[in-house]
Amino acid sequence: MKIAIIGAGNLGLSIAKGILKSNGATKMYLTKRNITDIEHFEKYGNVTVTTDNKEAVKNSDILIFAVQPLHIAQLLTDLKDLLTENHVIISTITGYSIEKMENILGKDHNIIRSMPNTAISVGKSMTCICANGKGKKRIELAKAIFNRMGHSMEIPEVQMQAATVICASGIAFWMRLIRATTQGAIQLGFDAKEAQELAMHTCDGAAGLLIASGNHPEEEIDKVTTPMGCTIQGLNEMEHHGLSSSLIQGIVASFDKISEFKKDNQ
Ligand SMILES: NC(=O)C1=CN([C@@H]2O[C@H](COP(=O)(O)OP(=O)(O)OC[C@H]3O[C@@H](n4cnc5c(N)ncnc54)[C@H](O)[C@@H]3O)[C@@H](O)[C@H]2O)C=CC1
Ligand SMILES: O=C(O)[C@@H]1CCC=N1
Repeated sequence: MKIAIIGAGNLGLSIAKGILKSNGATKMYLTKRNITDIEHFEKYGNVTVTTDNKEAVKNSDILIFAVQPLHIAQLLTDLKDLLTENHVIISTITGYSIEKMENILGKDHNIIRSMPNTAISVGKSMTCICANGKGKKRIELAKAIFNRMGHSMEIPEVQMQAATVICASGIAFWMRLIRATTQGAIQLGFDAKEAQELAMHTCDGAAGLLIASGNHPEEEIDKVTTPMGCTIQGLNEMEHHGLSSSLIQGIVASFDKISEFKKDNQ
């Protein structure tokens, strides 16, 4: 499998690391406007780093676009003549619809929208995907690519904006919760390194419990909250200060922000 990542920035490089870790490509191109800080990726024999998007497109079967939303229209216009019906075109661009891509490229291309997150670099991404009419035949291939680097779910395109908030921005939301827990642990006497270790492995354990059991979080909470105990005391105090409510409001604010820049980009 020959994969090009067009726009090897924060997400693009995370995908590149995930692909390398999972031996997911026989050949990989990484492109960026200024490549000085990613040239070291060429130490992996099968990676070519270049500023030349056209070279990358010509030599690859799977094209993963990971530029910022403002740059995608021009980029697709520039590459249009090189894109064939055999390419699998995977976009990670927030708020950029399949319809917009088809308006530039036409309907005869395999177009897949994906929403991975930066945990793809360690093989732990939750990735949502959907496809245009032609791309539906390639969606299993796309799923296979992303399943090597975590977990994927096919969703209707209309849910892509919500998936962006929950799964992609979600990494930042969970990081902040882990950091806050770490700060609490330091206040209770652990040094910073130990505090983070306790917070992240407890977080990993909580997610692992739900993934393995399929249980609802409250079922697991009930097993922890001893009557009149310290857990329910802490949880209720957090809720008095709006823990769930502030998370939900933040999620909705993030969703609304995408709607705003979709309008600006029309
Ligand atoms: N950062 C994240 O966690 C996630 C980002 N996304 C989406 O992925 C896209 C990329 O986001 P980031 O990686 O955060 O942005 P970024 O700014 O870190 O990376 C974009 C890269 O594209 C390069 N670029 C710009 N124009 C180019 C061109 N014509 N040819 C080749 N490279 C070009 C830039 O030099 C930059 O390195 C965005 O559309 C974003 O909405 C989606 C999910 C998660
Ligand atoms: O913050 C952003 O706009 C991008 C999309 C999701 C994660 N990063």
